Amino acid sequence: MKPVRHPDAPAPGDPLGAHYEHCFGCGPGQPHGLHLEARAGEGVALTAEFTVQPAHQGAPGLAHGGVLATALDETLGSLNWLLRTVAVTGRLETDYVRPVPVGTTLHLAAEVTAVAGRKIYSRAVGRLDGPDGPVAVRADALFVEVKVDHFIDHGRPEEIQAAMSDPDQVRRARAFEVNP
Ligand SMILES: CCCCC/C=C\C/C=C\C/C=C\C/C=C\CCCC(=O)SCCNC(=O)CCNC(=O)[C@H](O)C(C)(C)COP(=O)(O)OP(=O)(O)OC[C@H]1O[C@@H](n2cnc3c(N)ncnc32)[C@H](O)[C@@H]1OP(=O)(O)O
Repeated sequence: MKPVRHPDAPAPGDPLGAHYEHCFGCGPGQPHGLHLEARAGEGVALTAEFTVQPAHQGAPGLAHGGVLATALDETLGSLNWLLRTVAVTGRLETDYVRPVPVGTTLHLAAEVTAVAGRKIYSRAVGRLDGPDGPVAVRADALFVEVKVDHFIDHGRPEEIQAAMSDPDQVRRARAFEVNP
């Protein structure tokens, strides 16, 4: 089925913000995290940027492949907010096309391609030197919709409690709202 943008999704161009303060992908409170910043696009699509820091190296001076997969995962995961669905990554298939040096800003673009029941299919691409630059990484993903119980059942109680009392209302809504 064609994905449907939620009527209350952020307007195109609006920043999505972080879904969780301590998220390794987007959390502002995560010192060595990616601090990835996503903005809503048209339809069920978005763009994001991530600047590779020295803490993200694998080979000398180059981004670690797992960190780049994280950037893709985070970007793709952010799409679910445009559907107002809470979902987790079930499958992430990554192509590494060009090495990504430290200091580079990766320009990511992602879209949901289809929704089938709880399954959300999406894809993303990351480019060097700007939104129209050469492709460095690509991914196809399957996210699976979950209930908030997923986090309550599997997460550590101290972090769950802290997330539930996060004073940032948008962040709390992103964590807990399911198809409001
Ligand atoms: C209360 C406090 C909460 C605080 C939360 C704070 C913030 C959270 C808010 C939003 C943020 C959510 C996520 C984080 C956001 C961004 C970070 C990036 C995203 C991630 O980094 S997130 C972490 C990594 N992720 C996992 O930690 C998942 C571990 N995993 C599981 O938890 C289960 O595995 C699950 C739930 C995936 C499925 O389990 P399940 O039992 O619910 O469902 P089931 O197995 O029946 O699958 C249903 C249908 O999906 C198909 N399917 C499933 N897996 C597939 C695969 N791999 N390949 C192909 N098809 C697959 C089946 O084939 C079936 O298809 P069909 O219906 O057609 O038969």
